[in-house]
Amino acid sequence: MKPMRSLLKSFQYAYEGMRYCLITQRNMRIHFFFVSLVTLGGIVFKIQLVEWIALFVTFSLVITSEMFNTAIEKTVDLVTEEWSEKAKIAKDVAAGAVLINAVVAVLVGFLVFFHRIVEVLEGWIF
Ligand SMILES: Nc1ncnc2c1ncn2[C@@H]1O[C@H](COP(=O)(O)OP(=O)(O)OP(=O)(O)O)[C@@H](O)[C@H]1O
Repeated sequence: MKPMRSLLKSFQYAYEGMRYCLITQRNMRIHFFFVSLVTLGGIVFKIQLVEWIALFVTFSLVITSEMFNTAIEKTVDLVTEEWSEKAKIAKDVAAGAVLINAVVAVLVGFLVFFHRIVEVLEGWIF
């Protein structure tokens, strides 16, 4: 295959992987909902460059860990669909990684937006 065509093919496979996760994984749709909401919040509150960077890094961590989680689930199911202690460990560890990133994302969102939301609320009340 020519290098350019092979590069385009690899983008197409990557797109198919992302599309698969978005269509089949409910958690991925929830992540994208919050990514959209937080992005809108960032625009409305005109957050600083460093805050955008923090948010984009956390978006990426949550979404990519969810994708790795899906890949691990599928790989485990390929090996066995029977109950197995090792299968359970592999899936639980992958799910744990997503949870850690999601909790950190909530903390980052809190640090970026909490004081701004409080300021708006104070403006309304007083
Ligand atoms: N073959 C197995 N052997 C033992 N436990 C398993 C097995 N498959 C799944 N489990 C257990 O069920 C949990 C959910 O696994 P499943 O493959 O159904 O993922 P899921 O419900 O699609 O998860 P997610 O919400 O992350 O997409 C795992 O974390 C694990 O504890």
